[in-house]
Amino acid sequence: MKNKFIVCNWKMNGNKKLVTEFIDEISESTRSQGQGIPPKIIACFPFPYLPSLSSCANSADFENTDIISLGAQDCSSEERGAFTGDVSANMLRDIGCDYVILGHCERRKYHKESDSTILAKALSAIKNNITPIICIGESSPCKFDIEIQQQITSSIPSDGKIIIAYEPVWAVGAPYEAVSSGHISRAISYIKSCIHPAEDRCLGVLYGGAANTINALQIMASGADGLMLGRAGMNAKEVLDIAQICSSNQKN
Ligand SMILES: O=C(CO)COP(=O)(O)O
Repeated sequence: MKNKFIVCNWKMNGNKKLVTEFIDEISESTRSQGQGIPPKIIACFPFPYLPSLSSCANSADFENTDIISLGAQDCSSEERGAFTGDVSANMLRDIGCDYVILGHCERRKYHKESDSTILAKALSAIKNNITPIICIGESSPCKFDIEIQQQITSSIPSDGKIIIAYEPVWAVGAPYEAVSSGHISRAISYIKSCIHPAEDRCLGVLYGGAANTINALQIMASGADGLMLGRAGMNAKEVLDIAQICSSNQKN
């Protein structure tokens, strides 16, 4: 059975205190948890706070590195050099990052990232042994057929381990009622049929966009292999509740 994932995308939010409290609360609770198949929680803090988790993960009192992993929110496609402000995948690997979110709709919008840029970044991540979490999603529900196919063809590498996050642009930041399980279920099964789910290299197709404790069970029942959380992902209690929902879904 495949691992389920909960990706906490903090975007450009938080501070040192909130990051430390989040890590403490998650590690404390997962340490005292009993049996079950807990999903992997991937904490994607802003760049300056990534070392907080890597230093905890290296310390003796942080025993659950299998449960919580470190992810970044972007990386460069370049290895090194005169690229002011950029961070390379090999730097992320150096501080213990195992995952990187690529092609989030906010990067596509505000940084004008194209599918080919995202593909180049994904190849660099894979080369540096970091699993890219590649975001795809249509700009409006009626554009699914045209835009998703194009994004799959042009931004997803044909080799190497990947996670895909289906994040319809219209659902990101929306009220949770915006999400229809029928739409998610059709989208996830279409994406899985394009990616050849039998291939072990695709670790999962996640869903992101207004997911929270209220709709998590319904979304997981729509065939998602996990959730990518924005607002809900900054609240440790909510993340733990959603983790519980994912593991109960996994048992069924
Ligand atoms: O962008 C998202 C996760 O990457 C989703 O954000 P919200 O969960 O806040 O809608």
